[in-house]
Amino acid sequence: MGEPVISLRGVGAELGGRPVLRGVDLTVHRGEVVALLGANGSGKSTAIRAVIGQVPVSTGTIELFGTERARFRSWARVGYVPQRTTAAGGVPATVTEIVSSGRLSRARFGVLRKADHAAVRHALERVGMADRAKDSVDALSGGQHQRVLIARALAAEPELLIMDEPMAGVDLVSQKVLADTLSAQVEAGTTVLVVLHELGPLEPLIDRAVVLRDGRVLHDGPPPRGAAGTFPLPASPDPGHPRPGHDHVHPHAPADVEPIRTGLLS
Ligand SMILES: Nc1ncnc2c1ncn2[C@@H]1O[C@H](COP(=O)(O)OP(=O)(O)OP(=O)(O)O)[C@@H](O)[C@H]1O
Repeated sequence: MGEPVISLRGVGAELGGRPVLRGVDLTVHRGEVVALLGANGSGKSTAIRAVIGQVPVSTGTIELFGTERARFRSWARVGYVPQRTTAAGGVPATVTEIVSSGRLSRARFGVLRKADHAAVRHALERVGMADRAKDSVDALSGGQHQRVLIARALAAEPELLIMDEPMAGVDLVSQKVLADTLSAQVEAGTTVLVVLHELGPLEPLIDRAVVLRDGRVLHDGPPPRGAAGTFPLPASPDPGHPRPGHDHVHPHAPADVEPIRTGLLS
């Protein structure tokens, strides 16, 4: 097994004065693909936002590539795909502009050069969006928008990809493109931590599943297999907290109902 790329030990976090993470231990080793599962509100997004420094930690430690997160500076090694949102205000931007913004962390003095433009083009090709390079992101479907967000993360050629529900609200064609893209990344050695509400088309890629419930790790081991996606766990005693891996309600808009606005530049 490779060295730890992400390491959380006893991590606690509070939001709005309420504990959301309650002592989370989670390690992702180099080359691993780990799915973070759990019911709505179990703390999945908060856990990965804590990893990338968007949520302060009240207890415990987080390390990235063996460095304490507060001292970690090599953000170009990390690609982050946030949970898609329709709420953020959009700034008109083209597909290329959005994907190029993901390359800035690699560009010397913030200036994109030939190799950077080539990396941006390559990332767009990988998600099948090269023909939309000049289009405004406001004109894209939900699934296409998600492909652009992933191209933006890939443009920096990260060693670690952290994704928050990349398949949510994404049409089947885009799901297939994303699964193939991710598969190629994993093949090339990229480490992946991905929040999912069901394994779906990514199932063959997942090495391990970590299931959260109420901000605690309920399961860390083999992913649930089979159509039902169930774990060998007792039924939830609390109907408000259904069993992990299913019974998960999602507020996301159905795929491709209307173009969504991007909040990437806001
Ligand atoms: N900014 C915030 N302020 C206060 N509470 C928050 C905030 N963000 C999240 N929470 C609360 O923290 C808990 C965990 O939220 P989180 O988004 O991490 O869950 P999740 O497992 O990712 O859920 P989902 O599957 O619905 O995306 C929820 O109860 C949520 O209401």
